[in-house]
Amino acid sequence: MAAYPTLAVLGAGSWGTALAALASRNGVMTRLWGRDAKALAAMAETRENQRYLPEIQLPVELQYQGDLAAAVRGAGIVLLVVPSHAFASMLDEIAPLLDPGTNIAWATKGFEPGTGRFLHELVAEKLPGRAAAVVTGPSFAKEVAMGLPSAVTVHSDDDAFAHQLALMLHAPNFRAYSGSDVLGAELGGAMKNVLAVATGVADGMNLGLNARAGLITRGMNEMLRLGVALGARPETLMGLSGLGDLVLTCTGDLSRNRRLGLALGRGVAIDEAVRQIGQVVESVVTADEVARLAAKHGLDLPISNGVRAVLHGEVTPVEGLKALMAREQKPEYPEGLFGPF
Ligand SMILES: NC(=O)C1=CN([C@@H]2O[C@H](COP(=O)(O)OP(=O)(O)OC[C@H]3O[C@@H](n4cnc5c(N)ncnc54)[C@H](OP(=O)(O)O)[C@@H]3O)[C@@H](O)[C@H]2O)C=CC1
Ligand SMILES: O=C(CO)COP(=O)(O)O
Repeated sequence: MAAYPTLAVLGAGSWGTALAALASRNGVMTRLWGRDAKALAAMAETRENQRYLPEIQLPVELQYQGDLAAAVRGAGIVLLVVPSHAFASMLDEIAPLLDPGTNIAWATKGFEPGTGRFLHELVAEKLPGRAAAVVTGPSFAKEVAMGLPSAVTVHSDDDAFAHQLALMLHAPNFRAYSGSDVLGAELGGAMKNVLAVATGVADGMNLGLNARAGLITRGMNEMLRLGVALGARPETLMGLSGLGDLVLTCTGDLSRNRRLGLALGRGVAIDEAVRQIGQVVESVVTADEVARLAAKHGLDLPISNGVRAVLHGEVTPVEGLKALMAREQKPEYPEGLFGPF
């Protein structure tokens, strides 16, 4: 078996735990760090993450480390899987603790709240000179942890690093592809969370399957338009990290973002809906950042903006739908499929 570098996974929620278990089962020496020492101790004892991945048996080889410095010390790769709102501060915390040769990866989906900066921009600013990769694609943590077949993609400017990390995750029931379009891969993973709220709202209002398909397709159009304006490659957006994750999250009830939309569509207040979900719902912050990026590039993204307005309580789901349906008739692709938009 190839000798893999030690992997430190930071973030012991559902996705961090599932990825750490996957790598560990693959023979990668893996440490899982979380900020809740008690929860980590319970995981070590029961080999189960009772809060975030109940009833999944974690591999015996997986190590749990509550001390951040010890978790990253000697690790060849640090994989961040904390929510996007904690991403920048996590980078600041690990910066003085890392060995010189440690490379950085992340499976977080979103932007820096308040600035719309991409996570790879934060990594380049705060941890310069290190190979960096994003792990993304259609992958519900629970299904991956159960060993159900899944496919993701790992993008990096450093081909060798993307390939190495993909190999460390690749498993009989887990296909990890690789690529070099970090921005495109990040954009798809972030934007699909906002669009999942839109289809959730429509389904919560019982608008039917036509509405759902229309929203997914026109949502894909918004992803392509913003992505191409930002320099993403269209094929990345049409791949696992874009279309793949969009379809999953817009149709699968395991999605927290879709479930937020379902609740809003049924008339539940946003705070109550988020409370009931009890886990990270990235769209709540990402919707603002998508709107910020769209405005910066002079783009009108009606579905994404409608979601943002509903999340802020500026319009009700009914008013949001009315506004979408009242838009003027126009060609489906006035500028061709891949722009210029
Ligand atoms: N779940 C999934 O299927 C997938 C999730 N992702 C992405 O992974 C990221 C993490 O999501 P996920 O694991 O699902 O989230 P969960 O809600 O399952 O868990 C969140 C985890 O983050 C921890 N956390 C919260 N704030 C901080 C902080 N400031 N510093 C350190 N840790 C913190 C929580 O700790 P505590 O319990 O102490 O609050 C908890 O362990 C998100 O960006 C999500 O979009 C991507 C693909 C699949
Ligand atoms: O990103 C995910 C699947 O790929 C998880 O989606 P949610 O965050 O909506 O649950």
